[in-house]
Parts: sequence; C-alpha cells; structure tokens
Amino acid sequence: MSSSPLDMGPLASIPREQFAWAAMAMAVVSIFLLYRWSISTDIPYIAGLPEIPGAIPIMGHLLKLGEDHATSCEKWWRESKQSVFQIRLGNQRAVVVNSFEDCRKMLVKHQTALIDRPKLYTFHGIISSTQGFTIGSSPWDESCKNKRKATGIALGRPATRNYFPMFDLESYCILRDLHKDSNNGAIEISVRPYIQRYALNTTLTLCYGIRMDDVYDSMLREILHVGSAISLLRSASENYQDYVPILRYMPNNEKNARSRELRDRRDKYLNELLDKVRAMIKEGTDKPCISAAILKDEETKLTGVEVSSICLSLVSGGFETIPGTLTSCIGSLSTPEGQIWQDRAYADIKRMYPDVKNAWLNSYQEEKIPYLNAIIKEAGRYYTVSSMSLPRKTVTEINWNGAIIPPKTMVLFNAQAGNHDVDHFGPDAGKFDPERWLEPFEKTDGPFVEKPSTFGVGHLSFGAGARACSGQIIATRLLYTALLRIITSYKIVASTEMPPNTDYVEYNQFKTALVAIPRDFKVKLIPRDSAATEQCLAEAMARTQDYYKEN
Ligand code: HEM
Repeated sequence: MSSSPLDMGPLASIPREQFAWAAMAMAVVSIFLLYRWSISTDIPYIAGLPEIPGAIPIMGHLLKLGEDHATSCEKWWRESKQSVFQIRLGNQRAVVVNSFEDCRKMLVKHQTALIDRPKLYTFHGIISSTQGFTIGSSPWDESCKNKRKATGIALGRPATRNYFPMFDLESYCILRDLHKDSNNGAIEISVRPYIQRYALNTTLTLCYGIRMDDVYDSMLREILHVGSAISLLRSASENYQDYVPILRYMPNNEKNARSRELRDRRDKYLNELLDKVRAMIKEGTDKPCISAAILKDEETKLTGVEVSSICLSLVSGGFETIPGTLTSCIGSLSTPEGQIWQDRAYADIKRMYPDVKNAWLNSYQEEKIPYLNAIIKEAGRYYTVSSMSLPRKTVTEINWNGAIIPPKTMVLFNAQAGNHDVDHFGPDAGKFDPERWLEPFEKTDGPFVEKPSTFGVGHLSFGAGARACSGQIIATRLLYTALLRIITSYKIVASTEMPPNTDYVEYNQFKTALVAIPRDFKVKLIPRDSAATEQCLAEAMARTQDYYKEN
C-alpha cells in the first residue's frame, strides 16, 4: 500500500492535541536555546562586577555604545557610580575601567596579569596576515617579548642622543615650510599636514633611513591614508564583525574586501621601502636604521616578519598620535586664553635661553622649560587621542574587590574618562589649563616650577605598566622640540573663519577611529622676531646639511 502525503506514520497514533503540545514544547526549547546562544559570551558573567543594563541579544551593548565608546562609558560610570563594570561586545565580555585611580591601580598593580592583548578577526586575521602583528596588537609571547625588547632599545632614553640630528632636521622643516607657505604669517594656514610629515619622517628614518621632504609627497600621503583607514577597521564601533561572527559570512562582505585592499596597499609601500633599503645597502649609501641592521644580518635575533612588525609598529605608533596631540594643542593655544599661555611659555623660554638660537639648539637635547613641559602634559591629558587606549587581555585571574575577573577576559581602559576625572584633576578637569601642572605662583613674577608627579607623566594617555607606550620618550621630545620652535617664531592666533574646536570630545572628527583625527582649522602666525627666526632657520639649515653629508 503506498502512503499518502498526509500519512504521518507512527506519529499518526499520537493524539492531535498531544502532538501540538510536543511541537510547541520543541519550539519553546529551540527559542530558549537560540536566546541562550544569542546572549552567550566567551567569558561567562563575572559575579560581583556590575553589568550595564540594556544589552540586547547578539549585539550585546554594541549599539548602545554608539560611535563614541569612551564618552558612552564615561556617562555610564557617572550614572551608575561604578567606575569598573562589565559589558558585552557581541559575543565577547569586556571589563571597562573608568576612573583615574582605578585605571592606575589596575594598570600598575595588575600589570603582569594584564600583559596580553586580544586578537581580533579583521585586524589579526586579514589585515595582519602578511606583515605580522604590530607590537601594540601582539599577544604576549616570545616573539612579542623580542620585539618589545628591540623597540625598547631603539626608543629608550640612551638611544635618543643618536636621533638629535633627525629631530633638528624634521622640526626645522616644519618651521621652514610654515614660514614659506604662510608667507611669513601673511596667509592663514592649517598646521596638521606639517606635523604629520614630522611624525612620519621621524619613524621612517628610524626604521628605513628614508624621509620625504615634500609635505604632499605621494608615498607619504598614501602611508598616512592607508594607516588611518586601517585604524578605523580596528575600532569596535566601526567593525561589528569582530564581535558578531555571523556578520563575517554576509555575502559581499565589504569589511573583508576593504581590509584586503588596504593590506595590499600597505604591503606595496612597505616592500618599496625595504627595496629602497636593499638598494642603498648595495650602493653603500644606507643610513643606520633598524631594517638595514637586520638586512645586513647584524646580531639582532629577530626574524624578517618581526622586523616588518617592528617597523610597522613604529610607523603606525606615531603618525596619528603625535599630529593628533600637537595639532589640537596648537588649537587650544591659538584661542584668546591660549595666547596668554603662549606668551608665558615664550617668557619662560627666554628666561632659560635669553638667545633664541640657543633655545633652538637645545630644543632637541633636553626638556628644561617648565612651562613648555606643562603645555605638553596638558595636551596629552586633555586631548586623549587614543581615548580607549589599546585593549588588554588577562593572562591570570584578577581579584577586583572580591570579583574574580578570569584569564582571557578583555579589559578596556577609558583613558579619556580617567584623564577628565574630576575626583582626581579637580572640578576644572574638563578645561585645558597647562598651569595645573605647575606649582602655584605669583603670575607676574614666576618662575614657573613643575609639580612633582606621583604617576609617570601624570596622565593616562600613554597607558601604563608592562605594555605602556614604547614611544613615550621620543613622542614627548618630538612635541617639545616642535612646540619650542613654533612658539619662539610665531604667536599663534585662531582663524576667525576656520577656528579650532577645542572641546575634548568634539575636536575629533572621527569618533569611531582608534586614534582621534582633529577637525581641520586654520591659524594666523604672527612673527615674534623675524630676524631671529630667520637666523635660527639659516643655522638649522646649515647643521642639517652637515647631517646629510655625514650620512
Ligand atoms: C603622543 C604620542 C603617543 C601616544 C598618545 C601614544 C599612546 C599609546 C597608547 C595609549 C598605547 C597603549 C598603552 C597601553 O596599553 O597601556 C601605546 C602603545 C604603543 N606605542 Fe604609543 N603613543 C604615542 C606615540 C608613539 C610613538 C611615537 C611610537 C613609536 C615610535 C609609539 C609606539 C608604541 C608601541 C610600539 C606600542 C605598543 C606597546 C605594547 O603593546 O607593548 N607610540 N601608545
């Protein structure tokens, strides 16, 4: 006998009602399991640590966080009065630390437990598949240790002396071109491109012994463009597929295609740079630099991929952070209140170096001027260019006031929140004020004296502990040298048509980027002492020509 399509076989003996119940139960169980799956995370809920309400299935808090994670977390901290809390980024659980004191305590006291960095699908799996991970994104292993050690030597204080001629040359080029392109102050100008070249040339020289003289050089602009686009793909608010795996399988995955395109463009210029070094070695014209040392097989104990990774780390470590900090700082200094700080800085420079030529000469050798140091600290604090720092991952458990944060948990440091914490910096934490770093003084008499700091540089912008920024010493020197030379040459005045945005959140035009990109603005440069500036420029030109000859 053939069965009809409606023949239900053995199920036919189950009464219709019972069948309906069974089907409903199965549906309920399936929905429950689906729901459980949609809210499950790599690390289970951490008992004893508050979780921010409002997470939704699959996405967790990703949508609620919006584009600007640092500002959302800062708000949740203030609303919940809990500085350390847990959130869900898709299927990953993360602990967020907000207040200055908690960031400091977590980063320093638990530095060994927090020595690792998480791996992300797009950045590690696609973008970094050819040149290796940058140091800032490397999980903690033997290779990362070697890379950090080599970088520590190349960027440490004793090595800084070797870079004096480079600091001299690159900061001279900023002033040379500002002087030329603004027609000695007659034309309003946007300063960021000059500072971008400054930051990039410094690390390119360190890594490859190569620099680009033209602010709009095509390779220089390509490196900056690709680097910024990659930095966007690293951010959680821009790239949900790192946390919501299902999105990776979407047809025509635009993120993957873009990642591959950027990776290929980056490979192209990195290979070109290495080829140039190879050619220079062949001709005997190579300059002392990290990649030449490796290519010439000097004793380095590093592999080829590790060298690429180090060069990539140094180039990407500075090209946005330094321009972000220095450009925004110049924005704050150009305001009417900022012009008073400029004048005080200028007076302090003249107090230490009555002859401006000596100030220029010493600008890359020592950081002796208290008022300038205060401006640089304040710029680092106020414009926290890496607002959520770089993510960390625990290797061992952390007991945080009784809550056990297990190994392999992602920990995020809200440096922006900590740097504007009124409980630490006082009620004016939201104001740019270099004088917070100076001892109280009779404003007219001076002299300015820096307050001693109990915690590194006094703010969280370079991170802290075992994975703190490797480039901090060089970065500070670069900021100092450039600022000294700019302030001694010009009084910087904000453009009335294109003034700077000096709000510590709104100055950034891309909230989703890993490192802030300041909104464009222009300034007018009013010469302080044209004859002295021209003499300083002429002397710097002569010195830097000698440097070229020596190399
Ligand atoms: C104003 C300038 C800079 C700022 C604000 C900055 C900020 C940071 C931050 C927040 C981190 C993560 C720290 C942590 O996890 O605790 C970091 C890591 C790092 N930075 Fe910087 N940075 C700057 C300049 C530079 C420069 C110029 C270089 C290289 C020449 C550099 C190289 C690195 C490297 C290699 C790491 C990774 C360290 C590791 O993971 O072990 N940075 N930086």
